[in-house]
Amino acid sequence: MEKCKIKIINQSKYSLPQYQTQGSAGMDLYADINKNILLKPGERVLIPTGIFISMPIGYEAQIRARSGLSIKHGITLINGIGTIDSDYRGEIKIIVINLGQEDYVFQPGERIAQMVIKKYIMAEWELVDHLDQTPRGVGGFGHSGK
Ligand SMILES: O=c1ccn([C@H]2C[C@H](O)[C@@H](COP(=O)(O)OP(=O)(O)OP(=O)(O)O)O2)c(=O)[nH]1
Ligand SMILES: [Mg+2]
Repeated sequence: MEKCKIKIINQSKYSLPQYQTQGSAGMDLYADINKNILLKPGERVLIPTGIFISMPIGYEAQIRARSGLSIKHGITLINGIGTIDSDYRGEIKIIVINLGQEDYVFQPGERIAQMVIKKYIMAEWELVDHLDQTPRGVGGFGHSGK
């Protein structure tokens, strides 16, 4: 794909977002903070990453939690998966919540989340009165059993 552009304002203390292994889908994002941030259980905070990006039209970036932080400390993203639009030019920030039972301290430069670049399709609507029939019909929310 065409290269994505990136601008970094984090005093170059941290490197470009990195894929940690050849096969990693996500690249880790760093907390661009100059002092520790303490998050008590149940609290949420917006953490800056120091990066601004520009992707070709048709691509989005998804911000996802890191499983290690989630299982060990209950740290996750309150918005589920963060959506970074291709036309967004602001700083990427991470909305984290502490769902654990203990305080968690974010340190400067810590890897707080990961970012996956994805293609998306822009849908067009066709307004109709009736939708086609399917075997599932209106069944959902577990109607097929456990
Ligand atoms: O975890 C996130 C989610 C979003 N954003 C930025 C990039 C995204 O393009 C913009 C808007 O996000 P979203 O559409 O999810 O939020 P909104 O509440 O709908 O805001 P807006 O009205 O600006 O679209 O905020 C982040 O930096 N981190
Ligand atoms: Mg929006």
